[in-house]
Amino acid sequence: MANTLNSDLEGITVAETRLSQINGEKGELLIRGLPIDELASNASYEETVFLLLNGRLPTSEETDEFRGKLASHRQICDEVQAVLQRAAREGKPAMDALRMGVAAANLGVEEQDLRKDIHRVIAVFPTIVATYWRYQQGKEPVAPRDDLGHATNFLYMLTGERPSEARAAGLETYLNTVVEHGLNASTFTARVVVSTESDLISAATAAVGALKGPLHGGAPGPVLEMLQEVYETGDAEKYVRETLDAGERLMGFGHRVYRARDPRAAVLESAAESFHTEKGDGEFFEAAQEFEDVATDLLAEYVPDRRLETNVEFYTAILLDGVGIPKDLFTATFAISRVSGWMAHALEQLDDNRLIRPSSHYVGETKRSWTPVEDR
Ligand SMILES: CC(=O)SCCNC(=O)CCNC(=O)[C@H](O)C(C)(C)COP(=O)(O)OP(=O)(O)OC[C@H]1O[C@@H](n2cnc3c(N)ncnc32)[C@H](O)[C@@H]1OP(=O)(O)O
Ligand SMILES: O=C([O-])CC(=O)C(=O)O
Repeated sequence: MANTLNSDLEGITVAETRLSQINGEKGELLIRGLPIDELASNASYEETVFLLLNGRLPTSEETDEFRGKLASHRQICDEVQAVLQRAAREGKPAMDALRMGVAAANLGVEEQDLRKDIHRVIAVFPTIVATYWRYQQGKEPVAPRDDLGHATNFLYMLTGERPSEARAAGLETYLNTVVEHGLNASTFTARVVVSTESDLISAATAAVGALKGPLHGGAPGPVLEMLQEVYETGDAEKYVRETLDAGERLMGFGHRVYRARDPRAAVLESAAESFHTEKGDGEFFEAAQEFEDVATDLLAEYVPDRRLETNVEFYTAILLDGVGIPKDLFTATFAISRVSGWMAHALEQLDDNRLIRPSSHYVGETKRSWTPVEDR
């Protein structure tokens, strides 16, 4: 078989999936056949995850049962709390704390069935993030409540107060929007891990590490900083030109697959708009929309060979800021959603598993002989 070098795997198909379909040219995304805008604005997060895992929407009884199952796995043990407390004390970033917490999430758990940890893995993510955050703020953690939905409970654990319905709905829209996106870097990582017949906690831990980087899930914090800076100076063009002249990338723009505006941007833009209008800082939101126009025009001027449009992270920053998620938790909040996509892919991989093991092309020294240490 001819062997070509594809160091970034762009355009290489390595799996069949029934979970999501992306049309990069048209800018369309279907989750289990449902357009992302319909799903994101109508479903609860539990319904979305049920759909991902089972391929159909749940009945209301099934949603209640699924919500209960997730809620029953929310607790983390004292040892995990201690790790998170230490991570917060040492000023470790939220994604490092999440990685440590997830890695330890099977402490005290007896079952070892590869597929049984799925509810626990999904359920503990919000608890880990909120516990770390409380410690980081010098406060005691707030125990999860099993009578609240996934999104509401996360906001509750962050503040100790039940959030308004509007905030919970905004977060739910966000969680639904980013839950799954084909073979992105973190999902691919999870599939590689389970392809070795390792376990789901290991897959989730590795995927957290892959999501952390700014070329993937780490972009929305810098997007918010950029927008705040430009809001103060009022000069978007200057900011964008200076960034691009310095050879830097503009966060929240460009995508490996989309050659059109990311369809999730529209979903998050409209959810963010209602928040900012309600909060009375509609001006900030409008400035962000203007920034987007300036940025896409200038990206076309600077990088004419590649269509660089707004990606999901741009309005993520504005929506999460609106619903009151601290900037330092943006990427961890992404992980709280995406873990369900990772788990759905892990199960898909295990359904018809073969070890994922690509090749490398050796370009090093040719055969050498051992040199004794005194002759080197
Ligand atoms: C959930 C997510 O993961 S969405 C992505 C979140 N990340 C970001 O927003 C970070 C900014 N964006 C980027 O870095 C990129 O667009 C990526 C990583 C998302 C995708 O990049 P790739 O598919 O690898 O594109 P690639 O790196 O080949 O870029 C092609 C050209 O466009 C340029 N380019 C791509 N994105 C940007 C950007 N945001 N700003 C400026 N230039 C860009 C590159 O510099 C390159 O130009 P060159 O050939 O002159 O060097
Ligand atoms: O698909 C990708 O490469 C990145 C992305 O947008 C996502 O993971 O949501």
